[in-house]
Amino acid sequence: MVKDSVGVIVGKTGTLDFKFLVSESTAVRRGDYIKIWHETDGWVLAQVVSLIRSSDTYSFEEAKSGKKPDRNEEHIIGDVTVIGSRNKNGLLKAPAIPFSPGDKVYKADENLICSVLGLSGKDMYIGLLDGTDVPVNLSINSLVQKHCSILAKTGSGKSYTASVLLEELLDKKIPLLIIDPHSEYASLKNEGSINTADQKKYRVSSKGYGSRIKVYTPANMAINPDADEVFRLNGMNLSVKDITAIFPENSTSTHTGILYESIQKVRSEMETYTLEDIIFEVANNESKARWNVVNYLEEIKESEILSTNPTTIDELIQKGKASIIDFKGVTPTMQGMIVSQLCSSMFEARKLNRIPPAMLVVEEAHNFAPERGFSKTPSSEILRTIASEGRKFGLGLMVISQRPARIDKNVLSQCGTQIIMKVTNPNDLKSISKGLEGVNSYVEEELKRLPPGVAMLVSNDIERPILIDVRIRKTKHGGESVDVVKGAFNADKKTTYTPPETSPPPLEALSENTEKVPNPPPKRKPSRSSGDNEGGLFKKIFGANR
Ligand SMILES: Nc1ncnc2c1ncn2[C@@H]1O[C@H](COP(=O)(O)OP(=O)(O)OP(=O)(O)O)[C@@H](O)[C@H]1O
Repeated sequence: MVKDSVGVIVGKTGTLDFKFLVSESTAVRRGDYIKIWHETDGWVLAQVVSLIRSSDTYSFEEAKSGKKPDRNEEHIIGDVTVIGSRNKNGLLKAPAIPFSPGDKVYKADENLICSVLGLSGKDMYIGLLDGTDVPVNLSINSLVQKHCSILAKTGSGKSYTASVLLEELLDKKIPLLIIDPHSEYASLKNEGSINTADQKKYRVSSKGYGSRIKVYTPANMAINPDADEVFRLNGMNLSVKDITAIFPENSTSTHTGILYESIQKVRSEMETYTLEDIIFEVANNESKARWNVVNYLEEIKESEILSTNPTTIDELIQKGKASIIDFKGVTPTMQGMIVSQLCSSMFEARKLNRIPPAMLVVEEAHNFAPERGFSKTPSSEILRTIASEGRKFGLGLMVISQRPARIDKNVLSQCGTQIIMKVTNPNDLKSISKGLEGVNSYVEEELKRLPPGVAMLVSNDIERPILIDVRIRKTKHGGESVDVVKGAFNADKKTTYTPPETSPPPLEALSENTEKVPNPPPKRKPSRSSGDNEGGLFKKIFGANR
């Protein structure tokens, strides 16, 4: 066998696959990229999909008698799938004539791998082609405009990989809005500690993004002391539509009618009014169902989410900055409502070019854009709209989920880049392979076995799914699992236990037949100075300025 070659083609060959006799046991591994010189196409890239080792001379009798096989009699056969070569127009093509038995097989070089697979992006370095030193870069334009998903079972490295992407987007000054249900992304502020071996392998140095990251809490600073600021929606001059958008499942036609009458009355008396003014007027309404409405409005008031000093979308979306909406202590109902309001405002503001092109990152996306039939949430529709229309307006979407089968297919199918880590649930595997071109049963098998830190990248820009060894983070990783034993031990050591403040319980649907008599109606407040009653939900909820 010729030096430097890793084997020789044997047996029947095709244009899309062949077998080769491996020169020595450690010459190639499953998944390695190889090249073969083809008589008409020049160097052709191929990949080893499986390896079989056997011995023709070692018999069952010899095995039973305990005799050791002669290693020199063994041979390893590699099964290869042909990827192809680029023609002079840059198009990928597979050979039209089969390879010849006896042709030599070589390890593929970086240039051939990059040009054939289409790894020519330069913007975002996300890791190494698995088993090689070849860096894998994605194009920011493609990622932001054509959206991206990160899917994996829990604990497989979703938030780690998402943070790698977010670091790259922050380096390129793309504004980020991160929906963070589990307080995992504040760690982007802090510099990580990378050991020398990893620094050398991945060619990255540690870094923290400090003041470029701002964490907002829709609860309050007592519940979430690590947040930088509270997040509030605009509570001034609300219309019926604004209020029913806050908790749509609680509004019946009778409730809407009472609200409509009351708001009309408040408006005729005051130029600027708050939720308290509406509550006062509803309490004076003659309908029996008024107490249900008062109760519902009181619950909105107690949640503290509405304010006369709201957080504006212009403040959240700024060049080079990431705003994290940390949902610690916020009920699922309230989370869905906030995501819905935020996404609508972001989309509207992008349409009007009021904010720069940006990326919306939604962790636990199956909760905010659930597949029909699983659950209902107010954010579903706007996320579907952003997925299908966001690219026209430079609004990118990154969806992250551990339950691909439970995400709205209309959202998932719009993601041009999919990063998938270990998935074992059969329904999730099925939904991934159904939704992606180029994902077959071989790929499904591969996904079940992916080691931590290795992801499959499927992208419009890359010819076929590839495995990447995700690079080390520049920042410190958050979201580590809680050490249960250590946690219990530490809890034992505490002499007193102060329960954390909890957020209000989810609103139960108000029945029109059940009379709930809440606190007495509030005292009427004096009229306030003149304000802007126009401008629709977007302007009202977020206001033009703080
Ligand atoms: N590319 C990587 N390099 C090094 N360590 C990694 C990598 N990816 C993940 N890990 C490690 O694996 C563990 C789980 O990762 P991560 O927290 O991202 O999982 P997850 O899928 O987001 O989990 P969950 O669903 O519970 O939030 C972490 O401790 C992290 O340090």
